[in-house]
Amino acid sequence: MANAMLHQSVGSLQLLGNSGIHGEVGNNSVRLFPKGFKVQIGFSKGGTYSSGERKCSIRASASQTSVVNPVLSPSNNDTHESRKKSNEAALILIRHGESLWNEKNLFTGCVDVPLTKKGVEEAIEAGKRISNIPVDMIYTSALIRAQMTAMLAMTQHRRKKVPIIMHNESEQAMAWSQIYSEDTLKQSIPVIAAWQLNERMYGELQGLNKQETADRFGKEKVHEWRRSYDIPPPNGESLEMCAQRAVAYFKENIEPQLLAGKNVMIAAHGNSLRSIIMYLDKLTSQEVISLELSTGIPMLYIFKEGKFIRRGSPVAPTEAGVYAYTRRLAQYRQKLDEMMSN
Ligand SMILES: O=C(O)[C@@H](CO)OP(=O)(O)O
Repeated sequence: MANAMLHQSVGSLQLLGNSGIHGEVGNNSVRLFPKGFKVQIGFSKGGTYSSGERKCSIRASASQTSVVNPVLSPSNNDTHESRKKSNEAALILIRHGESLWNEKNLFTGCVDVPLTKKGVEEAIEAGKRISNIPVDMIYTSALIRAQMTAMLAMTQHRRKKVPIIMHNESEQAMAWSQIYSEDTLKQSIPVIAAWQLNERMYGELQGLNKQETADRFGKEKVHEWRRSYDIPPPNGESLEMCAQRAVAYFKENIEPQLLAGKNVMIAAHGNSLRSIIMYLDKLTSQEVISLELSTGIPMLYIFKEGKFIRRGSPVAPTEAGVYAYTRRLAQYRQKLDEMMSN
């Protein structure tokens, strides 16, 4: 098969290449934080706050300080320890639904454009496909099209937990978004918005029509800007540059959650996700050229024993389709069925 072109399609993910597809409580308040955050909550005059990517703390008076890791388990019966032992977690990747600039065929990059009506429908459809798959944490880019997609998709989830956007940008934002009920907390999913998952910055192409740009600079040149690994568009990011932030964020922040047994959904963009898939599937810079992602189609991976196993795109909530449930996913689904019938 050395030079033979193998064309495989797994849901929305298509790869054309010669090696195929590889395959937080104080003062009775509760904060929602992913594991990995060190959270000390409580209030005392002059309390200090420091925020980093993964560590946030509010120093409280000694009597009020407590440290909690309230992030949510996929099922109430399933303890954190047992999940750690089972060493398996689901990872769902979704490229946002169609945006108003996708519709107009404009280079978008980091311009913050909302979804079209079709994009809204795609996101809802994506949500149906993953409605039986556990989601404990959601990561999105800082851009509205990815956030809309994640939120709309979650309206379809059978578990009916509420996705809640974390506001850790300031002490006040954190304090004003506290949750004061542990029960409510258990029915919530933290949503973390990270600029590192944004679309690649398209430089001087942002806002230009893709067809007109190809007519002007030549199809090959524009294809090179759009799909090559290391050639950046004028004053923009190459996929390699985009990977340097997106994959680094994934490794630093998301992988530890998966390792701890948390099921994660990432709603992001064509190129930030291409760079992450390149890492997950160990694609070469040559292979990633042919990797195309459709809007609004979820892709499922299982993280097990330190490896990412691609299961394809769930075709429907009730059909195994191109992927098969793992035993753990089947059990989760069975629990949902039981909950619904009660
Ligand atoms: O315009 C963009 O930001 C992206 C995704 O729509 O374009 P491309 O298809 O070149 O990756």
